[in-house]
Amino acid sequence: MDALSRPLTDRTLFALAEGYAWLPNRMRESGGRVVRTRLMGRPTVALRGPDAVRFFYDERHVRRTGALPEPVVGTLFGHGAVHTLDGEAHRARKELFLPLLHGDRVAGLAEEVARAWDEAVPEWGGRPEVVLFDEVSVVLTRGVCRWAGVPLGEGDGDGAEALARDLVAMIDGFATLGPRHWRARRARGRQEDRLARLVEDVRSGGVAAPEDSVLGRVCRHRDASGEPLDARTAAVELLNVIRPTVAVSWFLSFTAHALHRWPEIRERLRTGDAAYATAFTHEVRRFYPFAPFLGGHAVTDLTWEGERIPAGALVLLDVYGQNHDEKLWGDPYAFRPQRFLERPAESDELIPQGGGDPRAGHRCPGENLTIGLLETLAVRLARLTYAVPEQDLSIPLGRIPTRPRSGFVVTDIADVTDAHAPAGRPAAA
Ligand code: HEM
Repeated sequence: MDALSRPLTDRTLFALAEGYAWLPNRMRESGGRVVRTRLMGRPTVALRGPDAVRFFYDERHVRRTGALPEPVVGTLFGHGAVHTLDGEAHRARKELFLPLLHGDRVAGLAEEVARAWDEAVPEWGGRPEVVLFDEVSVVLTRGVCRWAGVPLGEGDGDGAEALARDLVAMIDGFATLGPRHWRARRARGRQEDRLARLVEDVRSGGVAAPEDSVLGRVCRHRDASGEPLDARTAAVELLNVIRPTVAVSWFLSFTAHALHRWPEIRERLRTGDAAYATAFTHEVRRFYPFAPFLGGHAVTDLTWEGERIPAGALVLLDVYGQNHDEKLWGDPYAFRPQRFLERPAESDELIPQGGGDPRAGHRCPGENLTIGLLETLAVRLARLTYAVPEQDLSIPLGRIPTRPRSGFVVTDIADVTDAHAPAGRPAAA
């Protein structure tokens, strides 16, 4: 009897409790690159390493339809989202997102977000304290909505704060069944209703959407069937651009954490050295925890490095573990942007946003946008002066998604440098 046939105890609750450390710990115990366990009532095999990435992203091996738990779909991605599709249906839907990979789109979003940041900073300076995570989520919401052609909606002021709260809630509540989860479902329901009405208004001619805006593209997109998306699914996919852009707030709170712990990095970053900003961005995405693992179902009986994986088993890719694998990174728990100046980020090694080719598989189509946004905002943050008062900056690994507990509180903010200096040109000190 092999390990998968034995009645292994279901580990779902352990996985939720141990969070990011769960798979890496099991991987260490198993002494290899495979973990066998049981999750959500299914035999489960977890893999890691660049070869495992190629194995996992081969649609002949692993498929996504029906594999994502409803509590994740109902909060984070939305029902009918691109994440849940396979084969032709996935390829046709992914077409909607692929233009986001291109440089001019990335530059356009980075410009809008930089503008929103530059508008916000003087106002932060007048406040006794600022919770960076919260403020950056509002900046990103304003920037991405302007860029995507999506109105901000109801709420105090321009509506950005209320929308940012909903978008953050959708991300914050996907891996728990407690109050955060129900907040996430309510937030999603509210925003899907609003955006589905917007899609209908655009289609009926009541609201104008620029031809090439994200809103315009989503409204016109046709699926593999040749039919336009129903308004609800269109709303889901609009949120699948706006929501993950706002998720960059997590990385920016990690950026603030890194600049605080290793102040010498701030000095280098604020010079605007473009290559260093990219290396720093890769290291933030590698080092700090965000996506713990990815999963799908085995399409058929499979073998991985001699290990049997029965058809229907859950196959997990250990994202956090791979980004901290000693064999790949040498000193994985050292925060060292320099490593990405010494060698390029290989696409199946560095996988905070999935692996493989975004055009062919499920890899995140927003990776270039994320990198562009982080480069822009990390340099701007490094050019601010502020004080970091006493607060809880611990990053609990048992909480998914995690971040510095305090949200990173800063006081006495001043923009003393030339924040508008382009990357590559040293800022005036
Ligand atoms: C904090 C930044 C981000 C992180 C950590 C992140 C992470 C991820 C991960 C782990 C996946 C799953 C890959 C897989 O299933 O194999 C994914 C998919 C996806 N991401 Fe991102 N992402 C981020 C930003 C973005 C942005 C800025 C966008 C778009 C504007 C975006 C749009 C998507 C979409 C549409 C998918 C589904 C792709 C598919 O199933 O084919 N993401 N992302």
